[in-house]
Amino acid sequence: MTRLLSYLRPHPIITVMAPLFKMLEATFELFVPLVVAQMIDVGIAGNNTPYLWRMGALLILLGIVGFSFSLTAQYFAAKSAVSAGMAMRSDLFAHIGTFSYQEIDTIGTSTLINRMTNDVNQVQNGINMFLRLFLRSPFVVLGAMVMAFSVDVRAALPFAVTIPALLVVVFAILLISMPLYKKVQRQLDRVLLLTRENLLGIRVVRAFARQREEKERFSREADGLYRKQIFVGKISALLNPLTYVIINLGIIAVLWFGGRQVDAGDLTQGQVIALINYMSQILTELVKLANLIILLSRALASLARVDAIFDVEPSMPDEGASPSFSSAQEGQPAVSFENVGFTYAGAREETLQGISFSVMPGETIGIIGGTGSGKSTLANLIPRFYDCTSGTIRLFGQDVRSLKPSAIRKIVGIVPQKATIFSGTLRKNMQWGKRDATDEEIYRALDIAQAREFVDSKEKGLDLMIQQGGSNLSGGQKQRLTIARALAGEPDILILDDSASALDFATDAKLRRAIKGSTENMTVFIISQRVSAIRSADHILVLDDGRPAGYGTHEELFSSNHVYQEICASQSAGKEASANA
Ligand SMILES: Nc1ncnc2c1ncn2[C@@H]1O[C@H](COP(=O)(O)OP(=O)(O)OP(=O)(O)O)[C@@H](O)[C@H]1O
Repeated sequence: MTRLLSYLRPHPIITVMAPLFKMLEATFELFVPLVVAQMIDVGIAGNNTPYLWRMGALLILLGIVGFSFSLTAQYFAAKSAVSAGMAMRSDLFAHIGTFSYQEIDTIGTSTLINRMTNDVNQVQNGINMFLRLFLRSPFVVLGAMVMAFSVDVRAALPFAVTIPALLVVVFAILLISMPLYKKVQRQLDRVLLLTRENLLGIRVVRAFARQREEKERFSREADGLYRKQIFVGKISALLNPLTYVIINLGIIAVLWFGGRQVDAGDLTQGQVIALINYMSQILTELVKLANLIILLSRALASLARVDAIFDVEPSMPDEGASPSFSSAQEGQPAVSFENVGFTYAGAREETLQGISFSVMPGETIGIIGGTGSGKSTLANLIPRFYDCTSGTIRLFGQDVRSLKPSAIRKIVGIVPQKATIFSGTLRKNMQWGKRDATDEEIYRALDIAQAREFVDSKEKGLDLMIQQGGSNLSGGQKQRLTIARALAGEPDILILDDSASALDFATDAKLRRAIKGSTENMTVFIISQRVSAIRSADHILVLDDGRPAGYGTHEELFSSNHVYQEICASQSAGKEASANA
């Protein structure tokens, strides 16, 4: 709540103006029944047409003024809500940007997207309706009661019974429906999660011809949402008939007692009509109030969920020193692992254990191992996407934990296994590596990454528009662009995490030769399952189920390391198989 107030504080005037104008509108509304009463008692009873015209004009004036106050209030409420929503969304986005992989793994991308979109929208709607109604509705209910009693205390006595009865019904329905609305919200979350997963994986769904199963899974969740919504809708729908029965009984009572007072000459017909109008106003406002409370309960639940994300402290704040290279000149390795171990949050076993090696600046190291042996995990420890849970990792002799993550990422270029490209021009994508990279620098990077030819074949060259997720590029083209993007930043350490898997053998070999030939002092990590990709590296680390199973050159390992020999054997057998096919 304190956080929400901090988002409303920068716009105090518009935030206060909204309820203020709504109160003014309500005040004008409260006078309408009195004007109508006068029209009946003076205008109609006295057959005074000019008076009726005057009062009619006054009614229209009250309507116009009330309407303009209402519009002004809605403008201010919307402006305040949208400004607060925008600020909250931007802050949340920036806060999520500070999370390490660990927090993102734990919370989940879908949940984060839901918080940023659906939940912030709910909070925004809640603020909007709250500013419009939180003063107005109670004010009209109380005001209408006071006005009714000021018309005639005895005739207004049915109000004293009707209003509490109405309140009991409205709040009983609220009490029953609010937890159900929370269930609806949770079910909606599930439907959104499923939708997102399916849309992102639509090609896989089709490739495995899983459309029918996925459709059924979605129908089940959507049906659950439908049933819950219908159930809570039925309960909420009781609100209108029940409140109308009570209010109509109230009106009958007013007519009954009022009629007798009219006969006795204690009350005028206009006053009875005014009382009935006040009764209707109270009903309308109580129903609005009930809807406001439902909306607010949803908005508060969303606010709590957004708050929970804000409360997550980044486990790796962007603090510390920037890597310094002075020590590198004294013969320090570019990267060294000293008995490194790593366990994912919530995992029972270590994914990496006892990893030690060191690479000098300008050297190339190949990391090979079977699926799930921990190669990507090892790669992710170098730029501090995660911190190792035991041992020490040093960059140019400095413990990575003492270095600022953002500064490390300036000297470490990583090409992840999954090639991710963003919508926008090709040039803009390349400038992710270096903000002010010139076309010449970009072309040099594209040359090394073996992507120049395909970029030149595109009519627009660097101005080629890349569609969302790089959908207008092939897998191999995306991979080469992601390599070029990392190279454009001229990193001191380049990590290629299985990033040539979609390239044919010849292009892969050309790429490695180009990297070796054009990046003299760059320390290169080549992570691959293919022996051909790493065999010419200065060092090769063999991983087996997260443990080091061998370290040396290709020749050393090939002659004495049985895990490496097995990998080589399985791959040459594969080649033979394909050659025989
Ligand atoms: N974010 C994560 N949270 C928990 N466990 C994970 C996470 N990422 C990977 N793992 C687990 O860590 C182990 C090593 O995974 P990793 O991706 O490092 O292997 P890899 O050698 O790169 O595999 P591949 O060659 O298939 O890409 C696997 O058992 C995997 O299930």
